Amino acid sequence: LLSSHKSGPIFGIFDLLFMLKCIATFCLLGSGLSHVLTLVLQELSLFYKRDANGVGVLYDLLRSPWLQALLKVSRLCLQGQSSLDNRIFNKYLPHSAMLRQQVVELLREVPQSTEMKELRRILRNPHFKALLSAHDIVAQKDFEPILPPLPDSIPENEEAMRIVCLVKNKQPLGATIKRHEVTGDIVVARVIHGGLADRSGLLYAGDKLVEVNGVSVEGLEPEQVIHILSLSQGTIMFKLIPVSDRPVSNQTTFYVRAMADYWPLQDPAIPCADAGLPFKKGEILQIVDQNDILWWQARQVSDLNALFWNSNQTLSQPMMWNIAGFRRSMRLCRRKSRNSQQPCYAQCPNSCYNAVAAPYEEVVRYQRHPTDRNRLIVLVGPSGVGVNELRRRLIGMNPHHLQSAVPHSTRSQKSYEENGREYHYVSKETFENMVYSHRMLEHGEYKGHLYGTSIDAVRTVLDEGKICIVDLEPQGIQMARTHELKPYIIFIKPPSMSCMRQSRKNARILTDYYVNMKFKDEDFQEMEDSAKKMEAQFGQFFDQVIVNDNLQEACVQLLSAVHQAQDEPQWVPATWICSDFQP
Ligand SMILES: Nc1ncnc2c1ncn2[C@@H]1O[C@H](COP(=O)(O)OP(=O)(O)OP(=O)(O)O)[C@@H](O)[C@H]1O
Repeated sequence: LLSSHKSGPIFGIFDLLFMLKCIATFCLLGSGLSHVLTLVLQELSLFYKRDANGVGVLYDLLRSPWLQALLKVSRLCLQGQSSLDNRIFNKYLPHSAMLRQQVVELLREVPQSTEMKELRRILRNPHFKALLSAHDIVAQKDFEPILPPLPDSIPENEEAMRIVCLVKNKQPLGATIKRHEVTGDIVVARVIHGGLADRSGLLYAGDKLVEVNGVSVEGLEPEQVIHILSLSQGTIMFKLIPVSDRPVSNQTTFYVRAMADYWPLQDPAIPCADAGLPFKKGEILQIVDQNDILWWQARQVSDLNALFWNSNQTLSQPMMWNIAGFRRSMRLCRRKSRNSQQPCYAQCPNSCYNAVAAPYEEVVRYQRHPTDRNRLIVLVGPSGVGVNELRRRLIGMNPHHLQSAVPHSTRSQKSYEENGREYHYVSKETFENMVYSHRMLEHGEYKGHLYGTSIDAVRTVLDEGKICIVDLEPQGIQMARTHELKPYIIFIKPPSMSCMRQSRKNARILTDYYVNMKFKDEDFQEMEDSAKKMEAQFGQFFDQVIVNDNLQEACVQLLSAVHQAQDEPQWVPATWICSDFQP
């Protein structure tokens, strides 16, 4: 390339790019890098003198210390591959702790630059020391403790009897035992996924225990065997007869969202409460083993301990929503256009009621593709908490991108109103048809007129590429939870009573009947009670909870939640994405 330009043509940007590409290729190939660099520099210096356009830039670039350093590193790596492996690694690999000590001592004697100090600090860090020491143990294969030799009297048929030695550290063994219902033998009941026994790969559910640490278990109760195990320190030796049909585990793990709280210690049916996994509704669990029909093994997604829980857990009837607990005047204000006289689940028992009763729901990690429609944002909260205020403020922040859905109404249009702006004005018959064909997210009657938010209205906003923000009664959540809308549900929670007294000092309750009415303690109390009920019954559906104390702060949190919903991965029901799983 350089030769072709010697006669004078000017370097252009494509030449520069090409040149860089060549260098990058050489870097990858790793052959004679410094040599190439020197040649290129020599050639360029000729052009530089002639002040050819673009050459100066390239010349400076190739002379830049960072590029030189990069090439050196590349060269070192290549050399290292061939020689370091054999010479340095073999000599020092298993003795890194000693090497560290030597380096620390050397550093003491040299002048203390900032880098030296930093290096000394790192090398003297206890965690770093521990890391190197652990490394050396592994490299020297210096594992402790040394297992005792196997007894001489091992039966010839190896499968008939197996001796298993496990080294018990501070963690539990990770297996449960039981008495076989028919034979009365002590057998391994379960091997907890990821536990010590499971990792050993030597114990299986169904293995019959013959001896533990040389003590015969014949005639012993499981509790007595457990006692022997609890007393053992270090190595435990099991003599056992392996189960003939080992369970073939070809399961793939999957994730569920818990739809109810579970406390193993309060479950009389759990076979081993200590191994039970407590969880709260809304938490994501990874199911790691379903071999047992009744008891699955799971772990919390942020937790490494795998334990089990009852897959067949039947919940008592979900608490029916006590609508009488609401303050009607406030509700009529917020919901005057769609106050629901009759809760949604009373009208669609199949979809809503059952979903609320299910003990878990399979979920997958989902991130909206930038070209997909935005996810619907649903705000839920007790009346008076500030759902409307927050929605208004949120939309006000970016009205071109955020929008509410226009509700439908059967009331007559007023002179100053415009069809499709305040409401979509429809006949009662049309409205009822929409309800029966499940096209309403929620609806209700007020002063003889029907009001409701339709799925079509939401779709219109989403189709325009905007984010649709609606506020719903919690009973409406189930209706919105569809593959199409993929709602992200935000619960607006009241702060403590004392905080509300402070933050709502100058706020006014907005109702149809009273204007300028101040909040009273009983209003705050109702709000708090309502919020608790909502969380208890619907908390599992909330993707995020925002406490509305300081309005400004709540608004900022809400905006960030809205963006998270659209741009960050979230757990969503697997059924929303199931079409993606199909080939
Ligand atoms: N964090 C807050 N600090 C002070 N005042 C607030 C706060 N949040 C809301 N408010 C005020 O409380 C009153 C009720 O709020 P808003 O109307 O939004 O409640 P809502 O949850 O929509 O309930 P409703 O449906 O009964 O109106 C309004 O006057 C609002 O300005």
